[in-house]
Amino acid sequence: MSSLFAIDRHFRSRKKSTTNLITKSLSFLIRSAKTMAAIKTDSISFGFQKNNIQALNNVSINVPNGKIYSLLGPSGCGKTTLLRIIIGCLRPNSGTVQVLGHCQPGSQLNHQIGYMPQELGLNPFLPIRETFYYYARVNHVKSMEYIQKRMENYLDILGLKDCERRVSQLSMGQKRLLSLGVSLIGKPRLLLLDEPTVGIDSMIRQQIWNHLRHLCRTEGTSVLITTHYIDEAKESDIVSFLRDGRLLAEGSPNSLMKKIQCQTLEEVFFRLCIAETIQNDDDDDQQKFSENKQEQALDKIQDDNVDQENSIYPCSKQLINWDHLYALFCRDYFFFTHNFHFFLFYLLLPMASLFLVKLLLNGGIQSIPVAIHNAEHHQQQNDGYHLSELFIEQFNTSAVAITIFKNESEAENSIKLGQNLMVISFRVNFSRSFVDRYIKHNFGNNNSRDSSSIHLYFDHTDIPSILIINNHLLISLQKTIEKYCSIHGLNSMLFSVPIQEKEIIYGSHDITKTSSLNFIFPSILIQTLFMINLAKSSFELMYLGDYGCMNRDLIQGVRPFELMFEFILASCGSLFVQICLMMIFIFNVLKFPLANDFLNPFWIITSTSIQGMATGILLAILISNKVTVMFFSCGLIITMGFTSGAFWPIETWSSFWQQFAIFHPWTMPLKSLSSAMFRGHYYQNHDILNGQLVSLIHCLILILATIIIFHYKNRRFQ
Ligand SMILES: Nc1ncnc2c1ncn2[C@@H]1O[C@H](COP(=O)(O)OP(=O)(O)OP(=O)(O)O)[C@@H](O)[C@H]1O
Repeated sequence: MSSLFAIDRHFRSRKKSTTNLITKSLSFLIRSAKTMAAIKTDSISFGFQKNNIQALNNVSINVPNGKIYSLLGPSGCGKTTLLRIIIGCLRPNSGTVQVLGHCQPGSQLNHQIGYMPQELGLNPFLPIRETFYYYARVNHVKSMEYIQKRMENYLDILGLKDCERRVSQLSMGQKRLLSLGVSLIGKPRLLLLDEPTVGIDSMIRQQIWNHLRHLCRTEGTSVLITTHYIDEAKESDIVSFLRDGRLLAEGSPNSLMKKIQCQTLEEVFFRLCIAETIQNDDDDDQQKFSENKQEQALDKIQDDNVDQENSIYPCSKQLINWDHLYALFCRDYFFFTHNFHFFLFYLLLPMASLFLVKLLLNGGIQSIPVAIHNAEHHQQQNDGYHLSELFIEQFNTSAVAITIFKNESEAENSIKLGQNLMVISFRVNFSRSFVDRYIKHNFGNNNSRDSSSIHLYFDHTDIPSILIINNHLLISLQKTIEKYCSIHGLNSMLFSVPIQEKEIIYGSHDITKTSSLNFIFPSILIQTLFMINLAKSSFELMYLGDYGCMNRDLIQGVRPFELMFEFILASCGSLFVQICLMMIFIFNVLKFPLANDFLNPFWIITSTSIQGMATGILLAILISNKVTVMFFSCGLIITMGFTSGAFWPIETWSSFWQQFAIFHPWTMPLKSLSSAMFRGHYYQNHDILNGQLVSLIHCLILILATIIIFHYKNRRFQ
């Protein structure tokens, strides 16, 4: 097959040779068809600002109704750019476009257009059948019978046999065929096909052309095809040649060959390239375009009548089109039913992480490493009881892992080696000195004061563990003295500290028990769900964007608002199922503490999960690079965790920073959730109410921001 790219390259390697005949004939060639125009562009210019490339330069084409129009040109000449302008994805810098009689291409019109983009734009996880159903519905085709018949017809023509196969399991050529098939399913008035036949074998290619001709004849469909293969363009009614963003010629294949006096279209293009170079060199373009302008002015008179006629096609103005919404929901449903394992993973992930947390924390605080040196261990004691041993007996619970050292300096060294967090040391004669000092009130000298005390060495770098051991140490000491008093018939009140623990209003008495770790459950719950929903929504949106599905939806007439509205609703649906299952699992199976009903925790968990979902959407909309989104999400979640009081209670912060905590999306909800779980508070308690309000406000702000930003970024599709 001849390639224009090859001709163009070949030509560029040659120097110009003057041919006046060709230069003159150009003026004849650029003319519009004298029939109704399906597409009419007038002197369109477009440049990409990013790389300063002028993709199109004064391009005027005229695609008549019910005809096949081939736009030919080598790679990078601007074919796709022109198509994207026609479909409304790009706005030209200058010039005008009329599509089916409308001056502004966009979603109000695009359901009458079948568009096959170069990058396919198909959801790889959907099977062939569901892909057809989805695009039929987007194009307002509702009759299942019709869809089924048309789909079978196309599958036949396109040679796609098994319609249960997923898009991702098709070869590149088959994917292109499917993409072509779905662009035809909605019975479009206008077909825009961007290189539909690349990678497709010649027999099927011929069938495709036959079918396109059949559509033009029987349904009056207008077709605009871009290609760089010349031989297939002979089958079209009109061809035009584009080179470096300039239109070289436009006309029927035969008329072009006749005018340029060539046998083939390849030769026409070759000669046109030569002529264009000469024109450029002679700075003669002005004349060519002025001749064009005269012809276009003539066409304009005819097309003004066409505009009126075509404007009878209604433009849906309602905010939400139910067909689109239904199609989008169906697509999500198809995706869900065919990829249930993804959904299962999403449902089970928070349960699995919370199960792991429960497993790790189940026994409460355990095995904090403590060194003990007891110098009176081998000493003879008159009454047989060493106070130090009584203490060790009380102190030795599962909360600590005790190592006995014979030497105090060795025990101290074990802290420096990172083996222990605390050393408890008893000197020789500890029990005797203690009794002398506290029972006989014989205060003695410095030595006896030293030996009657318990000596402690600390590693204060692990504050939570040290606080727990300290507390445990005091309680054990109290118990030791009580035991000693009961053995010796003494009144234990003699030694008690004048502090009375009246009542533990919330929580448990012993802070080494399981319940003491419950305070971290709310933060783990909120962080896990926020993170999972952020990841799900951002990756879902990014993959839709990556495969071009979102662009194709928008081009096909789905409005940005509809797309985002459905996405948020569908995500909320799956989030709701996830939270319900998770709550049943953690409160009924894992027995997480819950002081009253499900409702309060449910609202707080749901609103923070929605925050995660909306944040994910925002990141995916604002940042185009997947890796950047991933890094940004990780950074955001970690920073939010640090600054929310999830790791360390905000009561320990300076009062200056505490003032800002109210604005943090997690801080108040965290307090609210722990109040609901551990204190059994209801809405009348201000901590619950504040948390709910803060969370709700953040949710609303984020959702509104996602809808507005997405709408703004895609406003060209309105
Ligand atoms: N998003 C973009 N940003 C910057 N430049 C672009 C962009 N898209 C296309 N271009 C440039 O605009 C010019 C025209 O590109 P276009 O995709 O329209 O060519 P094409 O004729 O469709 O090529 P092909 O046949 O290979 O698809 C090229 O030089 C291309 O590099």
